[in-house]
Amino acid sequence: MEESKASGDFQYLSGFGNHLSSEALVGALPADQNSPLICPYGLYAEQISGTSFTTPRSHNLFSWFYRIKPSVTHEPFKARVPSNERLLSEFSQSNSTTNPTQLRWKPVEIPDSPTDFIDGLFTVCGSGSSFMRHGYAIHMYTANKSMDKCAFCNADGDFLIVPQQGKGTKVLSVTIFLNSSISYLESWLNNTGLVITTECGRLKVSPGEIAILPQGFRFTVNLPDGPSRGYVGEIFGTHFRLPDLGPIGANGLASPRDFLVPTAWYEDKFNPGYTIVQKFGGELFVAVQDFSPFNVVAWHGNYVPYKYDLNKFCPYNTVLFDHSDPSINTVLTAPSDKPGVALLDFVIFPPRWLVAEHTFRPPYYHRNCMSEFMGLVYGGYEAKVDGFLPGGASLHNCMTPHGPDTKSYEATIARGNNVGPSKITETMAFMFESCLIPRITPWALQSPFLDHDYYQCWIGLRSHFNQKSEVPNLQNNGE
Ligand SMILES: O=C(O)Cc1cc(O)ccc1O
Ligand SMILES: [Fe+2]
Repeated sequence: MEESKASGDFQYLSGFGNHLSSEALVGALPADQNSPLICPYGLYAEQISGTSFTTPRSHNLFSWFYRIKPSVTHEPFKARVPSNERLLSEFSQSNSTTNPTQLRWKPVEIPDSPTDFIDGLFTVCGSGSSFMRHGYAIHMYTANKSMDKCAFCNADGDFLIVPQQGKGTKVLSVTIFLNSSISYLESWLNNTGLVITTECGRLKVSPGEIAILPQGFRFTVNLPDGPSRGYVGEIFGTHFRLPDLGPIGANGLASPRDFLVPTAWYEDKFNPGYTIVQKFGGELFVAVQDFSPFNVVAWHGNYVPYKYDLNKFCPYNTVLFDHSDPSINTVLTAPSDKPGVALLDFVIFPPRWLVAEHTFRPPYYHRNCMSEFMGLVYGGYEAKVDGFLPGGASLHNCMTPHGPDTKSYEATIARGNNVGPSKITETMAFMFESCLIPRITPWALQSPFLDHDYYQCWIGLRSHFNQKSEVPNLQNNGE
């Protein structure tokens, strides 16, 4: 048997939450029903449910696969040896610690020893439980090798992957068909992104883009252009949505049409010894089968992997004075049961104009009942002159004070009031923000990349209080 369809290019369907269909062979999708007695081309029909069968229609997620052999055709699951001891999906006193201190990590170095996405993944912090279907985990990964003869399947939750290292060049051609559907054809030059093969097809994901791999999808991560590092937000028991826009109106922030879903792609490969690596309760299990799981010739549904280019984001902000709360730049949100309270928001700080008058423009000093994990894909971050590096991370836990470092504060005050519009360019920072308080893993706290001097960046903030003058002269510190 041989590969029936292989292509260097990546073709996508577009639209967040759409019910989509795709076939790699014409006529492979049954026309009038989901479960015909005999499917076209002799394929097996298989459903994947991302929500309970009875979830209200507005949030019900499911897809139908038409595949060469069904997923069930494998030997029993066994514990994987070696396991990955640095993964958690349930956080308790026995496996992680609580810590209100401001934490910051330098970029983790990519190891020399061969490490694929599964072995290079490690949990930094999280809260709740995949078993109880409520909670989240923040992981990071470093990898220097493609996954080989194995596919990953996360039974615990959805992954939002933020690749960080390297930056590619994209050539995009868009075809608009007469029926007004749109096809995107992407080619890539010199980039160091990920190629993620999923049961729905293949995604090319470069730094500056994100990919969402919903719970239960089988996928491989390949590194065609070299080592990779990145961040992963994982949510248990719910799925990401676009945020409501409230008074902003119908448009703005992430546009639904910019979310790209792969098109059907399959390989008909006899592949003895192929393993499915299943993350289940934070532990890894393997099941052996003799074929590639990427054998879906056609599919339809709204439970799909997708990607999004963060540079397509249309940021909103103040146009006169004061600093908006970061929720204004929410790309995706995973809801909790309380309206307006996120289990996990994914927020970005993209390039944008700053125009506010008589305003301290960087983020304000604050304490938040929500917890904030931040990462930096490239460039610098407006609240930290140094120390917060691309590939690094920070955690400001529930009610832990934080804000601009001394150098950012003093530089902002020194610039004074006559700054005019200024543009923040060439940067992409992000935040995972949660209502649940994260516990931190021992390996993240004992990491050689933990910045023990982080607190020093605020220690130099001086008092400018001058009770004799309403408007102190900050340059002279009133002393
Ligand atoms: O802490 C941070 O840097 C993130 C953040 C940014 C901002 O502009 C306002 C509030 C906030 O928590
Ligand atoms: Fe903050």
